[in-house]
Amino acid sequence: MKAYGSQSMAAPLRRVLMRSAASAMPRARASEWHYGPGFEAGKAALQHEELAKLVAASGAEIEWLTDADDGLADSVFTHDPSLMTDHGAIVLSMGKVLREPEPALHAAAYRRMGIPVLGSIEAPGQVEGGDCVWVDAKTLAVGRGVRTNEAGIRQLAGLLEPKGVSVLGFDLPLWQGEEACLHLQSVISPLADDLALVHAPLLPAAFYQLLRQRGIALVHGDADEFAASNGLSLNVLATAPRQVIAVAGFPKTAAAMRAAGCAVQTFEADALCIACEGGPTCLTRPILRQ
Ligand SMILES: NC(=O)NCCC[C@H](N)C(=O)O
Repeated sequence: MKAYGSQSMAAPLRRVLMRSAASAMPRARASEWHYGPGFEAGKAALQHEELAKLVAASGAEIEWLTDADDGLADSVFTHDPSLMTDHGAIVLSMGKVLREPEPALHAAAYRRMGIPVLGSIEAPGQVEGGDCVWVDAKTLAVGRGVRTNEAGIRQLAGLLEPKGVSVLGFDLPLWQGEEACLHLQSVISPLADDLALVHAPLLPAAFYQLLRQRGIALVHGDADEFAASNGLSLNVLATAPRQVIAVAGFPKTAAAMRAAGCAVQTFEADALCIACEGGPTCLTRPILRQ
């Protein structure tokens, strides 16, 4: 079997990079990391264990980033410091200053696993994985916002266009301000190649039109649940087409996905996801989807 490669966000997840909250978050101070009052390190660690069980039960093999005591609390969100392609990994460059050491951890993990690195985004370029959405294997949509800038998008295009991938940048709104985390993936979660969960009011209009042109059916997440969850009702992980892991507590959004033919599993994540602004997609960096 191939050991790496992914240019889809819903093909069956075979191998994934994760980092436990038990190793990353034990001493994190909420005020330093922009976490909400619901953050509690011990509870976040247990909730992360529950997510890891669901991911493993889906059939994916989990690779652990590191268990070093490095105080990098946000490194649990392994989706963001690197991007996987069919041609190797791209090591990214973080927009959040406290996360700047994380891409080096990913580069080291790829070296250890023998996975080639196609290239790196260099300062002043910034790209976070949460801003990158594979619309199909030849189209990468990238949100331009507080975490990802134009210089980074140009560098990404320079790496991917020779491989036949169009890289399309879309402006994101500011929403809750520069300190908060709004990625393109905060407002869309692909559920299958032809289906995506969206919060349409915050989608870049041209991106919405692209999804419609490509014939991607849209499931609209419940707006009140989006507001109540700080957007986390929308960040769901497809472990295979229409097989989804979501944060518990948002029954209307889950029902909308089920009505569209999805099987939805949930886990409690108030201390891990809602407090720390990242959901199950953000907590996983797919290494192999096929
Ligand atoms: N892809 C994602 O949406 N990642 C969430 C990252 C949350 C983390 N606390 C951050 O601010 O970067």
